Amino acid sequence: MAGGKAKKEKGKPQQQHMPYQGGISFHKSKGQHILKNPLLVDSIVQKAGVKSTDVILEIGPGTGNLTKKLLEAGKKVIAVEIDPRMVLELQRRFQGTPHSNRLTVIQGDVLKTELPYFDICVANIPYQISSPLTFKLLNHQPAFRAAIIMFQREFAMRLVAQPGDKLYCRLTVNTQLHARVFHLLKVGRNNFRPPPKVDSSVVRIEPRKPRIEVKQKEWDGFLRICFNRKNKTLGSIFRQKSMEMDDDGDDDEMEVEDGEADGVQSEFKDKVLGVLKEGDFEEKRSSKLTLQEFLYLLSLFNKAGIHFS
Ligand SMILES: C[S@@+](CC[C@H](N)C(=O)[O-])C[C@H]1O[C@@H](n2cnc3c(N)ncnc32)[C@H](O)[C@@H]1O
Repeated sequence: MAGGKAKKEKGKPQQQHMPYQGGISFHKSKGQHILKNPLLVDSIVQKAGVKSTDVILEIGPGTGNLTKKLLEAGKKVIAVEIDPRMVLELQRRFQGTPHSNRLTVIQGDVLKTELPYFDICVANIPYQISSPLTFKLLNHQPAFRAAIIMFQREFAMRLVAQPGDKLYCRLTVNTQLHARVFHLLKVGRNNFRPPPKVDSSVVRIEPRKPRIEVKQKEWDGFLRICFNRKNKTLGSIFRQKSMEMDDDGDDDEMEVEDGEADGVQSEFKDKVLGVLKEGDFEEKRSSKLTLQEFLYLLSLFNKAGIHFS
């Protein structure tokens, strides 16, 4: 039975770092570190603020320790699990219980699965999919109320970082463009079986409503340049970028609008620096810029006919 104690298989030597639960060996390649502390599971569900009317999305339910509590708290759980052995274990665990008709298990890679409607997402995920999964959730429509997710501690701290923090980076700004993010809980590695090499944190991601609309490709190109050297001044970064354009006119990240070709390259640098001066950004550094400042600077560039792709 899933959720039971680890047991050795008779006659077979147990492989190192491969504990068993419900007869299942855990695969590190699939990020299989299951939650073994029931108090922690309770605390996550309680902090998630699940309502009895909620449709809950769980990613990577594993053997179902979190799933069980989510079924008790919400109306319905839709769980996406890549490992067919875990899917079977889940079905076995909940079959014949009062919860069974409120659980839907989708077998597959969550990154390749079209997500159904859900009110709230609660998950202890495999850390290797943290970044693509976060962006998949942030782009999901209609927007859900919140996602409460266990991440590797450092990744979590990047998500919640503020301007001036050491971990403030492109991921921070890209995430906070679409959501407000809060740190909920620090989780030590010994709460998992097998314990991962890193500590973890649970964060709460609340999509912004309404969304802040940007041209995504342009926004990405712009932030890439800004965070190229996040501790240098924007003046120095963009002076360098404009020089690259002067050199070969073939910069694929920063462009002037049509009608401004030959002979304009030399003016381009002045134009870029003019924008930085106008907004008082020349001496500022990306590591300390707020989301609103990034949005404002991009709007000034666009107004001056400068685009990023
Ligand atoms: C960290 S374990 C969490 C297990 C369980 N939720 C718990 O807390 O005890 C991650 C789970 O995600 C599953 N998984 C790994 N990659 C996945 C993917 N791309 N899509 C869906 N599930 C995945 C693993 O098989 C594993 O069951």
